Amino acid sequence: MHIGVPKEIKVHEYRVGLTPPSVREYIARGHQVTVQSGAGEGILCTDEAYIAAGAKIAASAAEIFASADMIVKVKEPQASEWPMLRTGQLLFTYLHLAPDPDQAKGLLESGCAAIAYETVTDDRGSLPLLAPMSEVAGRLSIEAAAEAMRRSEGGAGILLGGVPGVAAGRVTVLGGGVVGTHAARMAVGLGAEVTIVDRSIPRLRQLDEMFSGRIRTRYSTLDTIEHEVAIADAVIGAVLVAGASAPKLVTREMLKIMKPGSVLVDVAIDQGGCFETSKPTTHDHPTFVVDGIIHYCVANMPGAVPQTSAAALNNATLPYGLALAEKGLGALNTDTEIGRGLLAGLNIYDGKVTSEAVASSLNLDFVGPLEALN
Ligand SMILES: NC(=O)C1=CN([C@@H]2O[C@H](COP(=O)(O)OP(=O)(O)OC[C@H]3O[C@@H](n4cnc5c(N)ncnc54)[C@H](O)[C@@H]3O)[C@@H](O)[C@H]2O)C=CC1
Ligand SMILES: CC(=O)C(=O)O
Ligand SMILES: [Mg+2]
Repeated sequence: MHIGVPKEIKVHEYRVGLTPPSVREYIARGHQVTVQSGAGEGILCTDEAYIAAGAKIAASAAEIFASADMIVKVKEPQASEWPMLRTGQLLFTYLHLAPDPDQAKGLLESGCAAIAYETVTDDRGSLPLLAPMSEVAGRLSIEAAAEAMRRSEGGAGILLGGVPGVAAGRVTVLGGGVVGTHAARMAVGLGAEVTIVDRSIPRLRQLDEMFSGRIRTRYSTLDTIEHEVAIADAVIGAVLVAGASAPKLVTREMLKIMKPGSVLVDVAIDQGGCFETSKPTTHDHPTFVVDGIIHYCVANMPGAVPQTSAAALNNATLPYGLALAEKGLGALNTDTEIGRGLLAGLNIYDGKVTSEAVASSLNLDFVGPLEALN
């Protein structure tokens, strides 16, 4: 198969769909890979490094979209990329369609087969292609909170770890999945007081054991959220209902009971955000203030640390990408774990929405992936 890797064009997105070691794996299996010139700049990889791995270099994104059977990216296509996608072409990338009707329309009109990293599942029901970026974003979320909490940044002027004799900062993490766990690890490491709120009791049990009493766990109710948000210096929004828009757990009304200058980091912003007052921001202007509360809502947080993120993402996507390169849409089947995962990942096929969660969030008709493919 011919695989195309365009340069990412989202603001401050420095990751790349395939790193040179991944290109080498595709080439070793007899595939052809074309990479846009400069696509690896963000991870400090030259065109020569891609050529050494066996890739061809194309001058423009247009050449790549026109010739490749499968486009491997990181972020959702930007508006200028939708018209370059074509019927039958495979698109393998993050999409986050539930809160993004324009993106859904662009992809539906293109006729392409779009597989969203964030809805690919494994047989345990986890999200193996979202997990590595959730690990990165969870860890970054505490760095972002700590920075925003500085007085010089408009924050309340609290050091997360405190010092002997002075109370540490309080961090409330809403959602104790991958993002939440990695945020908690960083916050605990800095010496903060940490509470994790989740609606899954089995998950709260696991977290309680994992952190050996170093964090508090709370079951997610309106009462809990109100209480924990009111006493927090930083709140990390890390909930997910796979594929669907994030539930709005913190309302604008609740901002009134929060401490002035406290910080909300909405990692779930890519699924629409879990704070009512969130709106997506970029690494250029990551924060804004509503009612005295600082909001950080960057939708591609891992893009800021591309060397770590692109390597971690490629480790996870490689076996799925190779299966697609080998078998095309035949890789989507019920016979293997990868096949089942890719079926769950198919969001759009030939002008149809094939993810139930996406269809219901966008109020569009749903066609099951197997039915659509047959
Ligand atoms: N902004 C960014 O750059 C990035 C954003 N993300 C996003 O972060 C979010 C979280 O991702 P993961 O941690 O991987 O998901 P996950 O599925 O591992 O964890 C989500 C957790 O939220 C919990 N949850 C769901 N509804 C809840 C509720 N009402 N109250 C309390 N807990 C609730 C679930 O029980 C689960 O434990 C996703 O939207 C993901 O797309 C991930 C990576 C980068
Ligand atoms: C998960 C995602 O959207 C990102 O890493 O940018
Ligand atoms: Mg995102």
